[in-house]
Amino acid sequence: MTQKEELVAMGSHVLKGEGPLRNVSQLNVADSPTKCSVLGEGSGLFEYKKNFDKSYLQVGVKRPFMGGSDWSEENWKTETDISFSKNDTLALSVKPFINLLHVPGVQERGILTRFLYYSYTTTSRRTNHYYPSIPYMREKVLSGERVHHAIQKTMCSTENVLQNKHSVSDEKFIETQLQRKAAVVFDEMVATVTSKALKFCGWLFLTILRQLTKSVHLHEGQLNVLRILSEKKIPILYLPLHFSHFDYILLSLVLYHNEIRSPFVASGNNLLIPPFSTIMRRVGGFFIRRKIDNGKDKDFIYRAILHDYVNQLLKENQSLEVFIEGTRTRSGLPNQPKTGLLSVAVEAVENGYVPDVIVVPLCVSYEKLIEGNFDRELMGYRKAPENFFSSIWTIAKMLCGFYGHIRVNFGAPTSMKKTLNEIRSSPSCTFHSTTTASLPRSRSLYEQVMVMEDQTSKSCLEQKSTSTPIMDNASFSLHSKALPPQHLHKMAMPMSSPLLEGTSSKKDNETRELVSLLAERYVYTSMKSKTFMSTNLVAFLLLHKWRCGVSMPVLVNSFRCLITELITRKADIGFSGDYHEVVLHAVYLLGERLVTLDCTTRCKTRSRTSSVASARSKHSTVDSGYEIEEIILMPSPEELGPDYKRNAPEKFAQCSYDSGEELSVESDPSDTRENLSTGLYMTVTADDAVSVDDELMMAPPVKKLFSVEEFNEPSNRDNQSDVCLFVKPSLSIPHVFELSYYANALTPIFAMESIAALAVGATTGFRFSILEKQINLPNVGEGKIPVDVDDKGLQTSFLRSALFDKTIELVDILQMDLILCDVTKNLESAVSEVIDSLIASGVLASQEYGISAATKRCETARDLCFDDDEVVQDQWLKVNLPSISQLISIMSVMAGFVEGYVVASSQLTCLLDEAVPETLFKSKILSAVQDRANTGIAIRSECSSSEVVRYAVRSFEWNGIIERYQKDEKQFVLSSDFTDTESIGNLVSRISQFLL
Ligand SMILES: O=P(O)(O)OC[C@H](O)CO
Repeated sequence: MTQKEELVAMGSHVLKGEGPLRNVSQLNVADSPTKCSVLGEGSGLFEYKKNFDKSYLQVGVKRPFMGGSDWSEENWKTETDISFSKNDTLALSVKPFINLLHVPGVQERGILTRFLYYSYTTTSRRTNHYYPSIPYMREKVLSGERVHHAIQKTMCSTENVLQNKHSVSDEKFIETQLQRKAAVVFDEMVATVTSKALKFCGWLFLTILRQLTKSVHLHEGQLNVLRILSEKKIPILYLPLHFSHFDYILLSLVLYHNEIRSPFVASGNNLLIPPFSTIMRRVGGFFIRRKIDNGKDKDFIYRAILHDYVNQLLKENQSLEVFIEGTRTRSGLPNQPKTGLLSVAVEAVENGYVPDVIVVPLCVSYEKLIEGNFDRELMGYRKAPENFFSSIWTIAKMLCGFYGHIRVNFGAPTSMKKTLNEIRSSPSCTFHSTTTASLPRSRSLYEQVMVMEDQTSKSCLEQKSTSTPIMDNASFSLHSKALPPQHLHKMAMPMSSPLLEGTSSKKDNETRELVSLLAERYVYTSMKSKTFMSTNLVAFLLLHKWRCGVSMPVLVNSFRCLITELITRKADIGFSGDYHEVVLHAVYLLGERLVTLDCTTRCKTRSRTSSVASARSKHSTVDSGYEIEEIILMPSPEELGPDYKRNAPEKFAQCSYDSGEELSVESDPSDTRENLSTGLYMTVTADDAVSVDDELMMAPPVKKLFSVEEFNEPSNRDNQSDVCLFVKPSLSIPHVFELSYYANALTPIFAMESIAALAVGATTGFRFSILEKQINLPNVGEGKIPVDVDDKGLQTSFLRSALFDKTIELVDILQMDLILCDVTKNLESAVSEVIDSLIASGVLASQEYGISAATKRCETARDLCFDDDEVVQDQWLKVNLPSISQLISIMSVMAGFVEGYVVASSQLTCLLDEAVPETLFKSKILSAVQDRANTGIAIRSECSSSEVVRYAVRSFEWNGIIERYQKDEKQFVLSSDFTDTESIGNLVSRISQFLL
């Protein structure tokens, strides 16, 4: 079979709604050890790797060597004397990836071969690592000081309740009861690791994953380092981002099959479902309550046992796995970190119980989420609690799916001691620094610590709730002279992560905040070890660049450019191979619920019923063809949105595939296959090939797209049978939530740029989406800028300082959702860098007369307490109008959030007269945003998810617009500065200025 024939077969196979052919899947993985037909018979791993790198060399960028996280030597060198030779990592460059599921030999061997191979490999793994037994741990924990104190403390509070009306024998009785309770709590919590359970699960999950996925890719260099570390007498703390229940299964599986010590896994007690929990317990899963305390009463005993158990595991040099976010992400963005268990490790290091803890950030990346989706929860329904039957049902559903490829990527191990010191001594966020005064505009979280340093948690909360809100009527600008605490940033909630002890002395508060910073750092580094999968890229492009659909060749081109962009930013991708096939594969995995695939062609046949999902049929046995069904008139530019004109022809033909009917296509099936093949490569060419102005992706010129009418002109085509696939995202709720979930994997990468781009709109006061439509109107002519644009209000030039301020303003609104930069980095310098990068990419142009022509006495200078006379250099900037579509694409990344926040802020009026319970308040906002989505008013329907609402409410609270107080249930009230509709109206318009 020739390469072309294979592609034809592959394309038609995918279009029929079937899974990709084996060779398609093999092509689009990070590294496939199996033979790959497109690369030629017998292509091995080395050959594959060689070809894989080639594609990047073409564009002058290379994949990150150790897999998308900072693996520079100084990073993973610990304060202990553990170091690695270059051979442990670099020498493996020739063969970096291994597929955990790979069975050596011919890929097509049957189930029996796989069964035997997996059984053999599983049983032959070494499992002689030391794991402490449950009786040993019971003895250590229950007889420990901390538990004893906790029992005494609980007795005191019980005495208070009983008002001291009990005798010594009663006391003894209560103490015995509490000791029993402690034993019960311990038994419910603890785990051990047995080799039998490890072997059983090692075999079972290898077999299951082989059925569900094509591969589980690992980096051999990373594993080598972990293997060496696990041999040392030092505890390892794995901190994965949490996407799926398969995260902990995969980590234990990967470590087991690489003979690395298995970790003890902190699991929520919602998973305490026999018999699953029994097995989990024997492979290291220990169960912790999701809510430690019972109502207002602190459960001292539980806290003490959990603390001592974790502490003891660290002392025993065991590995721990903690999901620092506490729950799986529903939006695809990392959740705010929880610090409870991390604080135990910090305490162990700080108090010298252990010499150090090695922290390994990691991220398991899925092409398709095995759980399905979170649509119900994103629509606002409560999560149904897990039970035995629901688990069986979930497993059964899961077994029916196909989930593409998985990549388990480890970040560089770091010494916790070293990181703590780094955070403490960082110039921009120094815990005990005297230099903070010189950095007054830093909004790093650490500054927040400084503001709060002399306050107890309670007084801090009081201050926050009564302070001037960020968005008041008079001035929304953040040029406040003294930086109030609410202007400071960010992820960690003010007092939300108590140490397990729950104490609140000054030192404890200090430690609490230090742990918050550390947790944020770890989420940030875990985020960096995220590998971007094909579905992430396709969903991102469809949502942020081609919302109205795009032809396959243009999508592939954008895809290629996005890969280049990601790799330039040192991010890693989890696939390789021919991009057409990769994109097609991603479209297949996303499914017709999220993405529709149509076919544009010039073949004229009889009319048929529309079938948008042309890939729907699974019953076809022959290639029965594609045919023009109807001509669809182009909607008005307003209906189309900003992205349409560039991509889609004015009129296009929808083509249906229907195997159930006899076709009247005047061609035989082989012609159709030819059509499909050429369609994939879009052979139509024109001398005046237009450039797609997606400079974000640095796109090279693409071939011209034709309308159906143009296409039917013989002069416009080389080949009668040209055909083109047209890909379109589903933007209705809840489907768009799932698409957004996949797209959000890339959001952290582009978030800061997007915020700055939205701030450009606010600074110039111009809606660039409208301008783009204006540019694209037929009477204006494609690509021509209307001459009167400037007169009509586009203020093309603006000061850099103005853009800076607007960017900071939006950062303050949105920063609760995202980690925009590392905790040790000054947020202001991050904003400055991002403005520079917009200039460097050509989206913004620096005026010819450049820096200093626009010098002014900057308000910033006053904020910085500089002399009044001091003049700060400024810079004139302007929007580079030919790059307007690139600007809009960048804006689009965060535009949905802004829209959600605008609607949420308009709902604040319901708090004008009375306090509203938190759940009711959120559901009011949710129904407002979802009504807009359902009636088509919403510009970006993805803004109507419960997660965006949650983020918005948290931002309002953090920024002092609303206050929370606890009555019987949590309630919200407006802060004293928001007492009328006018002030709320001002707030709404303040956020609206950033709308795309
Ligand atoms: O995402 P959740 O809230 O279902 O929790 C998942 C955790 O793995 C449970 O421990």
